[in-house]
Amino acid sequence: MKVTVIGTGYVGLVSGACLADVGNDVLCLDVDPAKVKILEDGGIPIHEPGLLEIVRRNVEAGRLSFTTDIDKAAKWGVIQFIAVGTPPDEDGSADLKYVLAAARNIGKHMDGYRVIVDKSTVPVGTADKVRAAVAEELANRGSAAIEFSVVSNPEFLKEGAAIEDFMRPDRIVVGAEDAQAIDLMRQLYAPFQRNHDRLVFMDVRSAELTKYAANAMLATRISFMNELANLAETLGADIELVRQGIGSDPRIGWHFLYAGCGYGGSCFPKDVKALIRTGSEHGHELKLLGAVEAANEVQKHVLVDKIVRRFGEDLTGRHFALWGLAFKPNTDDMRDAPSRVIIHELFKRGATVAAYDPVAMQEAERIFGDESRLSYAGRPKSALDNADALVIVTEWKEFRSPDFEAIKSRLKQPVIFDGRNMYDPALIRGEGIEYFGIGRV
Ligand SMILES: NC(=O)c1ccc[n+]([C@@H]2O[C@H](COP(=O)([O-])OP(=O)(O)OC[C@H]3O[C@@H](n4cnc5c(N)ncnc54)[C@H](O)[C@@H]3O)[C@@H](O)[C@H]2O)c1
Ligand SMILES: O=c1ccn([C@@H]2O[C@H](COP(=O)(O)OP(=O)(O)O[C@H]3O[C@H](CO)[C@@H](O)[C@H](O)[C@H]3O)[C@@H](O)[C@H]2O)c(=O)[nH]1
Repeated sequence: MKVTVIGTGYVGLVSGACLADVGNDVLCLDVDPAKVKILEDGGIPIHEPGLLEIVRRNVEAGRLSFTTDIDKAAKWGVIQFIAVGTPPDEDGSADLKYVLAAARNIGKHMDGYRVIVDKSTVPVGTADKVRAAVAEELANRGSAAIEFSVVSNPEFLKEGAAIEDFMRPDRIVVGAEDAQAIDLMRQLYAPFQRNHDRLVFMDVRSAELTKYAANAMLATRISFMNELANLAETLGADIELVRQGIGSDPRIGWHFLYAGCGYGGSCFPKDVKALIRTGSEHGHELKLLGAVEAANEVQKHVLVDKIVRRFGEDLTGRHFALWGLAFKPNTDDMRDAPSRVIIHELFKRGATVAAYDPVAMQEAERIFGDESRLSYAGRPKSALDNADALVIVTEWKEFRSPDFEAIKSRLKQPVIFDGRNMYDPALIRGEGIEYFGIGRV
């Protein structure tokens, strides 16, 4: 099948590459010529494990190509995926300007029947807006007779595991209301469900809401565990043991129960906000989600609160080693990353920071510019030199079993603030290191 994917970010590029990998002819469009240049030159503009190999393989096979040519893209695929960003607007709602611009471009240039698929995370009612925008563009050029369908197909992939998630999805949600679109979507996704049917068809509005429901539920679990962790600490209990004690109940399950220094990324924070906003626009105050968001704001400050309790409010002249800048392991993405809040809070109190991250340091340089209070270390160990303490923000695998001798000898005094509960407190204290985790005594 010929497929166009609009937007070559985390979702668009992964979707385009995986759809090409199962035999489709995919053209990816982006408005950012720099991104398209990187892709045309054989690279990828993001860090996502396994993606480069799939992109290269499919470019070589002639099934995947990239363009900035809107006309070519609209004329290419019978299926047109919209996978552009939907960042939060000032009031917390999802900003639809990129989605609607992409829709209008399709309407301006399409030359036959198209299934226009909203893959971006968009509020309920967006498909209607996309439909209206395309219809208006077609009418403007006297082509109102050209038919099209609008489908909602939200994406559930996680950064860092995006290829696995796309290739072996738990479910593929499709909101579609006409037979032709349903048939094409079923054909497109057939290669991804050879084991069993993973397609869940529903009406468009339910599909749009399903995406927000999933992210809001997962964010709720995390905030619940974070609040409980803070209580456990006061009570002298250990949240890690509590997690093990509840996760074995199949009604609760093991996933997304890790307490830490707050959830970040380009999805949970913005999607929780957007759902709250949708609720209030329709007269429904989503009280629970308001609390989820508030708890997360508190949690992003928990590590600095611990640092202040240990070293005092004035951190002038203090220097901290920080391991992990990305919002989670296996990505270079720092959108809404807890590390950004922590670094700013340390700066505010007069401290300096030496950071290490396996892949996100370039992104940090882009964000923090020539900030002199932030330096970067080539290795985890070299970040430690002359630091008052080590602060761990992202649970990269390479931090799991560190050289405790080096930590003791390179830090001014052996203190670790661990925002991801990576170590056994008893073991690490046995090494003679002062240790502060989340929700543990
Ligand atoms: N990142 C994730 O893990 C993830 C997972 C599921 C869903 N989502 C949702 O998917 C959407 C995309 O997220 P992302 O992280 O891939 O975003 P991103 O910012 O990485 O990529 C978006 C891309 O779209 C391009 N773009 C913007 N307007 C365009 C236009 N009119 N035509 C062509 N290209 C255009 C941008 O240049 C950019 O390259 C969002 O709605 C997000 O909430 C993201
Ligand atoms: O037990 C946990 C699990 C996660 N996190 C944090 O939660 C955030 C989000 O993590 P994760 O969900 O793994 O990453 P994303 O790539 O943001 O993926 C989420 O957001 C995507 C975009 O909507 C969805 O497609 C995915 O299904 C959904 O998991 C990160 O800061 C994690 O550190 C915790 O604090 N504790």
